[in-house]
Amino acid sequence: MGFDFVSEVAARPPLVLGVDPRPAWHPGPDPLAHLEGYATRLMEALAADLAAVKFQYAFFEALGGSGWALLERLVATARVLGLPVVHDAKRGDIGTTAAAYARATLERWPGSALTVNPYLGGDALEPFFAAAARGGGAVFVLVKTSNPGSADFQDLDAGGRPLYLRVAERVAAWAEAWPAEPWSRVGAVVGGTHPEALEALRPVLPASLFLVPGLGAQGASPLPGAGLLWSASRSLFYPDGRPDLEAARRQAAAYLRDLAG
Ligand SMILES: O=C(O)c1cc(=O)[nH]c(=O)n1[C@@H]1O[C@H](COP(=O)(O)O)[C@@H](O)[C@H]1O
Repeated sequence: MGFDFVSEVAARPPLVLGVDPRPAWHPGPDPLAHLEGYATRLMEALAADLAAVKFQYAFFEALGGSGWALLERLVATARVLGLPVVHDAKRGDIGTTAAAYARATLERWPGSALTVNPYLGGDALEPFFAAAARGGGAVFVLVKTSNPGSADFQDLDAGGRPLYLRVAERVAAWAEAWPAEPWSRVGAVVGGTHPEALEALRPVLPASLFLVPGLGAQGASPLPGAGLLWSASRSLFYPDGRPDLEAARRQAAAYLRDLAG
């Protein structure tokens, strides 16, 4: 097999660059062109410092056709730079539609990863796992999200344990069913804003990579740990609220110092 997401990210520093573009924050007569140049130079500058680049689909979709085209070009640029890609699209639907979502992401870009929503259950996720296994990719299942409202459903009592721990138990079974080296193809999304959940979930999910968003703008602090991929979007892509290559470089170095323990 060619490029393998799991073995590649495991061998890289534990920091994920989140690309959630805001064209209004870019100067000049053509903000999208500025954004593309900035994102390209930033990925080049940070290539050796990153586990992966995570593209948040909604920010591109909101820009219409030019946003989709930009997403395609930036994913291709990341891959030319050798950077693993996470499609942050949080997909989930009945199996036939899930298979189409998988074709649009994991199959179009072998060796990449996708975030998925487990609310529809196991049969709705199988097409993603199968596509990831065929293409050397990975799937990150939402387990405990970073936002305050994650408590509304994810913390509900489900037979003496919060629902998110029940979800994690199913994720552990899927992780065992879809092995890879040195981690499973099935990972979990756990918000860095919930350090207690991170700690509680590691023994439940011993084989899974954790994608850990919330660093910086949402107030999470970096904590070192095996298999934790800490992700920052605004605070790394737009340090100080604007595109700034040098400030982003400094911020990445600071995060990596903290993550080294
Ligand atoms: O799956 C995600 O990436 C994700 C899960 C989660 O629980 N919380 C969360 O913030 N995210 C994403 O992580 C990014 C966080 O952005 P910043 O707060 O700007 O770093 C956004 O792209 C969110 O969509």
